[in-house]
Amino acid sequence: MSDVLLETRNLVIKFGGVTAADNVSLKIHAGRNLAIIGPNGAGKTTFLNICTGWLKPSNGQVLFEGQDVTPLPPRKIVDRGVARAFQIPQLFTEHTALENLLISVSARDKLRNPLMDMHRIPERDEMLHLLDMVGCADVADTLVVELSEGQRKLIDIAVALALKPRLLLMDEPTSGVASSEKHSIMEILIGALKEANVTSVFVEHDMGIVENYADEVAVWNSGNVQLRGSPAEILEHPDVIRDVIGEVV
Ligand SMILES: Nc1ncnc2c1ncn2[C@@H]1O[C@H](COP(=O)(O)OP(=O)(O)OP(=O)(O)O)[C@@H](O)[C@H]1O
Repeated sequence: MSDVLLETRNLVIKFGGVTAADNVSLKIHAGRNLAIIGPNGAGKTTFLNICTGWLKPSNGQVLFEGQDVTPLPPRKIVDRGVARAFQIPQLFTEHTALENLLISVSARDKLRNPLMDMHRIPERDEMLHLLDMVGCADVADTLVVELSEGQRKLIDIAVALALKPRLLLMDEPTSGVASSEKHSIMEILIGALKEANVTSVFVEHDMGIVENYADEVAVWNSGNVQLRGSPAEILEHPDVIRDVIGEVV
């Protein structure tokens, strides 16, 4: 059986004179965490937006587990098993961490009024387990507004995992987090994904994170994949040092 989870074929999208996706064909393999790096404006976020249905390409296809999901709305793509986490966590800040997960699971299970009687929701134990997986069990009943940025990032990941995805696409999972905390957050995050058997793709500007947590790296440039390889190969490549690393140091 093929281990290709998601495949794009010849994706094209233009914004006025800018070609943000220029014939992008890429295979994402199950069980391997893929980092996407590249200079500002290279089209990394555009790629995530197309794969999750937020942008529709003018040409090309997105196949998830062999099925064409290109025309589907984002909600239906989530139902198929593709979740997304954003640079800024998309949480209900006036609700607790646990409530945020319950809201997510209620959307998954199409419950009508998740906040009316949360203690009866059978998935409550599952949600507490997810919070435990991301090291946030102790703040289950804390309002999100009172949490640190790092905790919010982890809860955002737990919210995505509550949707039971097989693939999670993340835009800069550690941005906005203090440098001293970045590695511990990635450590927890990658551990949780492994436990939940979820493959990840993450856009990242921090090469230390890429080196330590990616199994593979794809380098974006001018709307397309310029190079792909192991972190060691890619981070030592002269084009990457010139075009990407030179830009972020
Ligand atoms: N909705 C849009 N409307 C117009 N132009 C857009 C839109 N989205 C992206 N672009 C343009 O497409 C190009 C690629 O943008 P994108 O955000 O995908 O790049 P990126 O590689 O994620 O950049 P960064 O690292 O700065 O986040 C940029 O020139 C951007 O200005």
